Amino acid sequence: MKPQSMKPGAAPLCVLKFGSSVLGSETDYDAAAQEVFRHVRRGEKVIAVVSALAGETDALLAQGEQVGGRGSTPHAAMMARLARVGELRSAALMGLALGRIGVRTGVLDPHEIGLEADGDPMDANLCALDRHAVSDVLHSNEALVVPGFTAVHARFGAVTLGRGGTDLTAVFFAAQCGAARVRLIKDVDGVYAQDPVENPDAERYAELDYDAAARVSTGLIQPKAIAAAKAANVVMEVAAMGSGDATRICRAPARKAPARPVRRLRVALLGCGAVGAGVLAHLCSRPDLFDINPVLVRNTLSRPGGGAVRFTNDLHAALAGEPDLVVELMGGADLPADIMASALSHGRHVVTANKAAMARHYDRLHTAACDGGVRLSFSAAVGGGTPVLETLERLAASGGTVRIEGVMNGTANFLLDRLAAGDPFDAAVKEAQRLGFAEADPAADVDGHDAADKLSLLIRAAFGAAVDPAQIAKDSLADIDPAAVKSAHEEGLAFKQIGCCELAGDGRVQAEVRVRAVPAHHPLAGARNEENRFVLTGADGSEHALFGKGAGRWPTAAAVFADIMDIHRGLSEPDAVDFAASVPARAPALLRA
Ligand SMILES: NC(=O)c1ccc[n+]([C@@H]2O[C@H](COP(=O)([O-])OP(=O)(O)OC[C@H]3O[C@@H](n4cnc5c(N)ncnc54)[C@H](O)[C@@H]3O)[C@@H](O)[C@H]2O)c1
Ligand SMILES: N[C@@H](CCO)C(=O)O
Repeated sequence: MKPQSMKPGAAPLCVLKFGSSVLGSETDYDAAAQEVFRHVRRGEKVIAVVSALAGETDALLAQGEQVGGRGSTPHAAMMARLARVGELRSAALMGLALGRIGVRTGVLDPHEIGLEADGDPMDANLCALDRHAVSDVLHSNEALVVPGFTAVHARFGAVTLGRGGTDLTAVFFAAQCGAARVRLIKDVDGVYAQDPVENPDAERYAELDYDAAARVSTGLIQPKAIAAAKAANVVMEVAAMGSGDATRICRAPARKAPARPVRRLRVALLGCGAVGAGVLAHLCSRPDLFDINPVLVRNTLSRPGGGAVRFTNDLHAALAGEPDLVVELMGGADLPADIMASALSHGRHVVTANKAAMARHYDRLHTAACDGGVRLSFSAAVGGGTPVLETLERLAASGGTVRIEGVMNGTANFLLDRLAAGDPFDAAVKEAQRLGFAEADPAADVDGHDAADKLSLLIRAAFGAAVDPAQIAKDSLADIDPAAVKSAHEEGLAFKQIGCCELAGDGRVQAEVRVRAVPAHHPLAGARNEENRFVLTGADGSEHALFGKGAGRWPTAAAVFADIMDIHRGLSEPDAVDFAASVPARAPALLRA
């Protein structure tokens, strides 16, 4: 394989491989999607290469032998067709999981990207890839999902790459597409001198060279994949899901990693509604990392008892036991701000999705975070699952941003879409509430207050300026004639609630939230339902478009949980060798100077 460079836009490319050891059942695609999202919000494009669900390939092979017995080449070619089915299915499931959290994703089978192999149909070797097809998909998506282990073959049609062949697929894509990294996500946090299941005291490697890796990683990494990585000089990382650390396999002498006890964080979760329930599900999926305090709800009677999670309507009980981290998802402005300020000043890290509290109490919360020496993260407060604050932070390191325009309220966009389809306004509002998009008082969405809060936070992030959201001019959807929205749609126009802010030459900031009709070719016109879109203009005139789901349980919970995991990694793996240095490693956060 000859390494070649392919740049899908300016974004660094990362190849992640999800093996059967981390895809035990359908529920594991959530965590895998979360792992992809973690890289996407760092501004990376991701190629996710997936194995079949655990046990599926064995079941398929057993099924094949039951029907066809054992045989030689024609039989092997038929068995290869059967064996790859698990990976094809897995790729589609991964695409669905990413779609649920709003990561724009293409899923392609080998014949759609010219992924070719030669040799034995059950143990073939990869030889070609249509890099332009890959590049096209990554141009209009954040992620591409491909099935590992299988490829097309000039003679046999479809073949497989031998056991563990998904590792080979991942290395091949990294080599062919010039990826910055290929990360094999396993059920262990790296390569150990011995299988840690057999020897719990075995030492983990921080780095080791390809030949040593081939010797010690039998059963963990496909030997053909290590050989291919060595030939193409691709650095492989072997890591656990959610971990920052990894064993790096490269041209370096073997080096052992220091022992790292797993750090468990005590989490206080305040609010368990549309977003909180999603975050709680994520927290419960990692009992190895989190202890959860009784969760604050208004009404404990409506909560099921007897499970591992306890609920309380007493704030003191929810905050008891000196939690490391407070996750505020109650909504409102002043009360949550008071709670967060107190938690921060007492040294508790805080994660919130609350733009109303953040926009109105930004300086107080910032000061409290500095006083407490802790982190305040609020990625989900703007854009839901769209990593717009992270992108602004990255752009700040390369000249900054001078203008932001966006559809930044999912409910308003959903309502305008429904009006365009001829639905009555009140019914559309009820539907947005049912879907978990709307604020507790949907007037915040309808009248532009929520978008103004978000603009205020964007202005802080982009221009470092304080603008009171109350001072931002806003149009209300309630003043728009529904018939005008429908007839505009019939004429090819789209009504949008658009938030815009701009840094003028004299340093003044202009900001407004307007509802207006835009032509179909306008970059924001295509936002559908609860989608958010942003166009960021850099100081050098460059434009950066961002897309994502701006509201709803799973996209928002993904952003909140990503902030939580960043804090966990920061505390438990402060010295981890994590990611390319060029990619900022933290979510928008206020840190002690
Ligand atoms: N829903 C979304 O799509 C979305 C997206 C981004 C950000 N947000 C923000 O996330 C936060 C939560 O939103 P949500 O949609 O989950 O709201 P929600 O109304 O569905 O959930 C809030 C929960 O907190 C509880 N709660 C509120 N005050 C409480 C109190 N004093 N004591 C006990 N429980 C209390 C409520 O009963 C409710 O169950 C809000 O700040 C919202 O603006 C929501
Ligand atoms: N109500 C908000 C939630 C996401 O911030 C919206 O619809 O955009």
